[in-house]
Amino acid sequence: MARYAGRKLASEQVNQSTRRISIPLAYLANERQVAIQAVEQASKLCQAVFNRLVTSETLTKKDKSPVTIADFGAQAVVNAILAEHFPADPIVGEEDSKDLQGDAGKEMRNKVVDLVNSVGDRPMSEAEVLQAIDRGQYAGGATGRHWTLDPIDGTKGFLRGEQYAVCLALIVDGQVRLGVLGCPNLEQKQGSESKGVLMVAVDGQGAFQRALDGGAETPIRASSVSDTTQAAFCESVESGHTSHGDSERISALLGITKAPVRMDSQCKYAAVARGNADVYLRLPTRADYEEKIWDHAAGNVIVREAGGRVGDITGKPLDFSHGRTLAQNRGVVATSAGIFDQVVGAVQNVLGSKAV
Ligand SMILES: Nc1ncnc2c1ncn2[C@@H]1O[C@H](COP(=O)(O)O)[C@@H](OP(=O)(O)O)[C@H]1O
Ligand SMILES: [Mg+2]
Ligand SMILES: [Mg+2]
Ligand SMILES: [Mg+2]
Repeated sequence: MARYAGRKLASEQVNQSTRRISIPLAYLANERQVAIQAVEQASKLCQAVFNRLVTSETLTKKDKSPVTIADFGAQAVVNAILAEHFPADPIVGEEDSKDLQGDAGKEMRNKVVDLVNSVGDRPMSEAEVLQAIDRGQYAGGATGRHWTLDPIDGTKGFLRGEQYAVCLALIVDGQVRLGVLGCPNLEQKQGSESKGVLMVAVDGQGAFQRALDGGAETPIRASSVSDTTQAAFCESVESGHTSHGDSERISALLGITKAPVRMDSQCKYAAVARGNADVYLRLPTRADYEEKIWDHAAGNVIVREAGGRVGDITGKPLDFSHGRTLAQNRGVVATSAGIFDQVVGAVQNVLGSKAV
């Protein structure tokens, strides 16, 4: 039986004249492979930066330059790989090369170019690096296909040596169809010593994880909890990114007794997707903040394909068709499927008119 990533292919065609079986490529098979390769390389680059440049000195000086260099370098690496394989595809990336231009940007620019060339397979000139970064300027939208990239999500976590993720997704006609997360500091299994996880999902094909440095993919599932008093929830470490006070009131209403697990980045979607957490709450701290598509696209398809549900604080699905931000949504609620409506109900109850 023809199988792809553990699932039966929709059609296995038998050519009657030759009796040869030709197996059609699964939907987005090539994109899946290239996206994984790009995320692996960018994750390696980030780890190299952390090992070389994040020192107790940079940390005490609150010097953010290591993460800035890694942000630019990872975006250059991913965009160059996408450009090579899918030259017609536009990219919505978080970073742009503005701060690397001119005399003011020279020092940083040199560091980024050196870094990219120290990890990549193919040497890149300064101009190529800048050009690759700026392929990420696409405005996004509802038609056609485009990628969205967060070269390092959870920059604060990266600097603390905690969770961060390289996040890449493909959006087709406003729908997220493919997502890959590279999570260098995530435990391969909850409680295990080995770290570094890659998660991937394609629409309709399930969600999978494997070690970031290779090996076989295994399917992942969100939890089947139906009683919210048994649920565990996760949220951002940063109180500027989510309201910890509101989540405390919501979890009290749901009878949740376990303390929240706070972690940076889309590793929270990864935790829900493999059943380590049952709920991810991202509750607005400001009326005017629009969530960025690159902060949610990959996690969105991975949780959905793992059998979970994702919406905003009103339960409405996240709408990736409005450009670079989720302009039509506020906040995020991601849960295992059985408790989604109950959790959204509690969010509405606590946020009241703020949740409209
Ligand atoms: N006021 C705000 N509300 C929600 N998210 C915010 C925010 N200000 C910044 N962010 C986003 O929060 C992301 C990190 O999320 P988390 O807290 O879950 O780790 C940041 O991504 P980067 O780290 O890629 O810049 C940034 O885009
Ligand atoms: Mg981000
Ligand atoms: Mg980022
Ligand atoms: Mg940022």
